[in-house]
Amino acid sequence: MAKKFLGENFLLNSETAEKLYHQYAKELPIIDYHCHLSPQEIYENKTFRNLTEAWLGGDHYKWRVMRACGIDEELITGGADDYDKFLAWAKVVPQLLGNPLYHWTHLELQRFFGIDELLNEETAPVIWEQANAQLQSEGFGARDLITKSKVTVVCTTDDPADSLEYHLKIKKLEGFDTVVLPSFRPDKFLEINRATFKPWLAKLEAAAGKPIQNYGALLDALRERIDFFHEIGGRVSDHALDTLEYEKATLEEVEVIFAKALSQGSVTPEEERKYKSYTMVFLGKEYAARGWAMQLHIHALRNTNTAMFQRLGPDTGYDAINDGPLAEALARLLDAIEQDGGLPKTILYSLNPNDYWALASMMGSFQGGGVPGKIQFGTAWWFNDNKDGMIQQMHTLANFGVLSQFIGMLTDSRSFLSYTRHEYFRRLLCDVLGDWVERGEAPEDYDLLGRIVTDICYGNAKRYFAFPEA
Ligand SMILES: O=C(O)[C@@H](O)[C@H](O)[C@H](O)C(=O)CO
Repeated sequence: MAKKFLGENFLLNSETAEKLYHQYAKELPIIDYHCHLSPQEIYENKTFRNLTEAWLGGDHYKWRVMRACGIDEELITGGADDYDKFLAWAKVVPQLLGNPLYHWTHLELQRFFGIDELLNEETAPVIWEQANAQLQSEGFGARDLITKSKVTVVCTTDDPADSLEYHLKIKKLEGFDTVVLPSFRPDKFLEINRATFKPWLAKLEAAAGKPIQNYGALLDALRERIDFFHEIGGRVSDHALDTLEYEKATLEEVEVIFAKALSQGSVTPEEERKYKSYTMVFLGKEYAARGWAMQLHIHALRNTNTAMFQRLGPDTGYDAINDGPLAEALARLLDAIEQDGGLPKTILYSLNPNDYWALASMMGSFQGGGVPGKIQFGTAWWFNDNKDGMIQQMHTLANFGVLSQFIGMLTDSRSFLSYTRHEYFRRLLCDVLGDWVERGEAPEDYDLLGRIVTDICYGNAKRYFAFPEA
């Protein structure tokens, strides 16, 4: 007899796994320490006009598979009617068996809308009406969806020059208990050879209220913005290191490189490496001084399709996995920060699973400072955010490090309906532990196992980040 699809024991393949999930993981609150939700939409408690806006509005995961199923771009990111876009998605979903979107789509229908039917071309009209009626009703705004999902902390992703206007406004809201905090993402100030560098420097000047005409002034401005983020409760930074290179540099060299970038608009590859390396060491030291965690998202290969990048811009489903070198440059970067004042709490993610063993072994070289799990091997990210990828990441972490110190899952999403990814992760975690018990590879000790589950799903992240309470 086949197991019920998406039943209460979905992904749980032993009695131990079922017990761990239902008795320890299921009801825990969520700390979503990395996502791309809009603070403005949270503040405004945005309501979604329909499932198309809520589901397909910005989710490039869905856009990719729609393209792979031959759906015309007009029905994906184009100007087609909302219902036609939804119907196109409904036609695609039955084709997605094996893709996490098939599970996530039906989990979201179940958990947020109480809809158990499978989504397909035939059920689309009824599901469209039932879900939209709820989206238009009381209790389905952005903040309501966060509250319903028991999310206690949301960390958005923000530029140093951002005013954090909406984070400040959210803090004053009555009756909304979730803490919404900014994450400091200074990528645009590292990418010295990109067209965005100077325009964003101008934005930073405006935010800092002072001119930035030399490298020292840039560092002062970044330090002031880190303090601003900290005052508002920020405790996390985030860096996209699409390639990893490290080149030792002196302050004097980097000052000259920065001046050259301002006067000539570009620098040599070696100069870029020196600028980035020195600036990353500076930032790491500032993060460590404030007890922040530094996230390094490594080896994305972005905007691979030039024509579509020019048409739609970044984060539209045209990225891939990079297979560049990692270990030596990462070790030198982490070592340089450690030697220059101490490495902050650091979370290492790679988009390339081939990097997993190198990352997981690297972790062990920089643990310490009396901080449990100081260096983290980040949860399966982006293309790896699926059943096999999550299990592979947990197995690797267990084999190389200390799984019980893992700070667990995040959504990394732009959709307010994505919190079921935490449930998905929790079920897989409990199944991994349950499998070990069933095989006699772990003791059937529910005090021990239950503590590990609650720590990974919530307690470790709470302790690790020590976010300010609401
Ligand atoms: O943080 C990133 O750079 C990536 O996560 C990127 O934002 C990507 O679009 C994403 O959200 C993957 O889930």
